Amino acid sequence: MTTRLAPSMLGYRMDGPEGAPPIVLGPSLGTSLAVWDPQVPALAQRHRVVRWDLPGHGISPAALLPSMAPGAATVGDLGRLVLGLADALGLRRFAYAGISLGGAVGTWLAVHHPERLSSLVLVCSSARFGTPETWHERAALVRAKGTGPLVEAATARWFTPAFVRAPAAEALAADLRATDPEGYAACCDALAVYDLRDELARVSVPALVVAGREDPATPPGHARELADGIPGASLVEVGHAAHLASVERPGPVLAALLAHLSDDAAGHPVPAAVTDRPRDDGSRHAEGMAVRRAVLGDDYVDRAVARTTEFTAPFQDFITRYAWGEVWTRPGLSRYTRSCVTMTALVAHGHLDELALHVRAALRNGLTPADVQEVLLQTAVYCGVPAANAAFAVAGRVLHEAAERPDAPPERPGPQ
Ligand SMILES: O=C(O)CC1=CCC(=O)O1
Repeated sequence: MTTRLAPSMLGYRMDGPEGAPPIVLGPSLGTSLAVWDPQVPALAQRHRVVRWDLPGHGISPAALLPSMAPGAATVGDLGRLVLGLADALGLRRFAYAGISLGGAVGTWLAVHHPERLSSLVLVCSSARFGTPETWHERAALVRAKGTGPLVEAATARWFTPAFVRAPAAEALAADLRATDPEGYAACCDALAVYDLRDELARVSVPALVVAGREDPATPPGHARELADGIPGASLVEVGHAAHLASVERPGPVLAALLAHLSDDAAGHPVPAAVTDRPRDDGSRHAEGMAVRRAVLGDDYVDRAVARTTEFTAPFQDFITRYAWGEVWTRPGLSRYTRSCVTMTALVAHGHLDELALHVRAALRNGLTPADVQEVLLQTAVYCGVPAANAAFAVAGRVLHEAAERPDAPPERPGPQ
């Protein structure tokens, strides 16, 4: 649930098991914490995930900043709001990942409060975003006319032309339209005076920098400047992606993020609370059902449950408790990776109905159609060309349907 702890605090949402290592996720200008939706299901398997909304964005009111006067806000103000939220949630030290302005907040935290961060991920961010004049002009425009006039140009910076009309892109455009102009303008003011280029060497936590290769707002050169300036930082460039690379290409960004977090966690074992919880059949079934719903969708699971007969009930219980409650819930692999493995196994055994179901599930788990294509190409090598040929036909149909009707349930409920 998205909520606020007090009138003076940022809106936030928390997912994942209590006691798991915390990660705080920061959004970009003009978006809400929903910008992280594609990555959260996988991250929340082994992290306590806290996402926050910028002032005036999502559910955070604009007036959280110390001053709303034009030109007054700074990225430091935003960083202090994040620390206030972390304190209130009892997070003393946390991993931090931020997109664009959210990344600038992370860089500021790493420079000024290194004791609070365990690692840092900067997605399509920069040590300095353009010139102060352009931000002051944008702030003045928004204060005068609201965010409506920005939407077309913003979405053209956020997404490549191939993605700009996708449902996820339209949803973020709606978030921008709904953003409070005063909050948006204050964030522009903060960006105008933000410049940490000379401070990057002070970042001491393990850092990963991710760039969208076609990002016109913070082109890959900005990412290289961050990665060159931060000692030991890694750099990942994602193709076919603009400024919101984590939305357009959720899979590669998630994979880079998980690899960085697991490197960081080496030597910091996941608490027993997350891996080896003693559980009875009832809690396995309940947790399994929650994951089954998240992966296969409520509509599909509702229909499967409604079709259960006395004859099929023991099998339904078995798969919910065992396949979903025992295995899909394990933190050792992300749901993204589990989807790759599952589709491969289904192709190998020619289970094409189940494959259709799991292609749609794969989209929910953060794979893009391009990722599904790669998995099926790989199966052509290891499962055989005829098996992959049949799989391409099924997956092509499902991906076409998903593009036309993103919320439609899979056609044919099978046993899962
Ligand atoms: O709106 C833009 O131009 C892109 C951007 C800069 C900072 C941010 O968060 O988004």
